[in-house]
Amino acid sequence: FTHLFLWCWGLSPGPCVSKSGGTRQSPINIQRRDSVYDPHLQPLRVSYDPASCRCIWNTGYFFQVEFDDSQTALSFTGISGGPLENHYRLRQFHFHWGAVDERGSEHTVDGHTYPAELHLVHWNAAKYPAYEEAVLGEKGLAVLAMCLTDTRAPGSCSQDRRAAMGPFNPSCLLPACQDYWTYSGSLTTPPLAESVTWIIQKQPVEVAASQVSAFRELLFSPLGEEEEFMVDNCRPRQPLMGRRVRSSFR
Ligand SMILES: CCCCNCc1ccc(S(N)(=O)=O)cc1
Ligand SMILES: [Zn+2]
Repeated sequence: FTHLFLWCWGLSPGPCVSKSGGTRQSPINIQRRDSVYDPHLQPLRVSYDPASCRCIWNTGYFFQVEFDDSQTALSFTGISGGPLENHYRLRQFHFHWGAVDERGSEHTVDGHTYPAELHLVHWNAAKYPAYEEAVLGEKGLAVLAMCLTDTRAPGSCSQDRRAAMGPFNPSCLLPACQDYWTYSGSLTTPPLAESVTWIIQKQPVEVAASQVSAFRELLFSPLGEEEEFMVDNCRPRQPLMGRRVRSSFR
């Protein structure tokens, strides 16, 4: 996890700082004045089935809540519309956060950082047979991202600890406002695959300070090893490389 720890500071010698030859890496800074309104962008259609929520686990990079994304999942659990040509199925969501409120989000807006950022990860089930293929394939993933802000208002969990989750509808995490930016990018952790259509909500989500503080009690380290608190699991911003960021709003 030392490598991981260095990764967070973009210092690791590995591929984590910039995927060699990467031309569409994430995250990026969204400069509002440079984003282009695209009237052809559809509204996002988001629908999640709380019964498909399965478990929460500490992956060593962050903790993630996983959903049943198998064919048998009767309901439409995922997103379509927006910039997407297909329906993408929800696989998991997770967060990135800082050691202090001044940093933590991966994307920034006009250079402004937030204490944390939520990523809802969906995969293109119309084009790929399974998530693992979609992660590495063209138009494989769609990540719906939103920044957590105004952290006004909750046991240590070490790497790989897992717990069952009851029904949970991630829609409750979504802001009321539908406006978003979208651009073509990558995963922000290894394998840094350039397979992601990013959809970033314009309106940040307000959470209690106690919630982001609770994140900071999680651990990067496996049970029984020296405790390293899981903080600053946010990748440095990457060069835009000429990419255009489109907005769904004027
Ligand atoms: C095949 C195993 C892939 C596991 N991990 C994928 C992954 C990594 C980062 C993000 S993020 N932070 O760009 O949303 C999403 C999904
Ligand atoms: Zn993420």
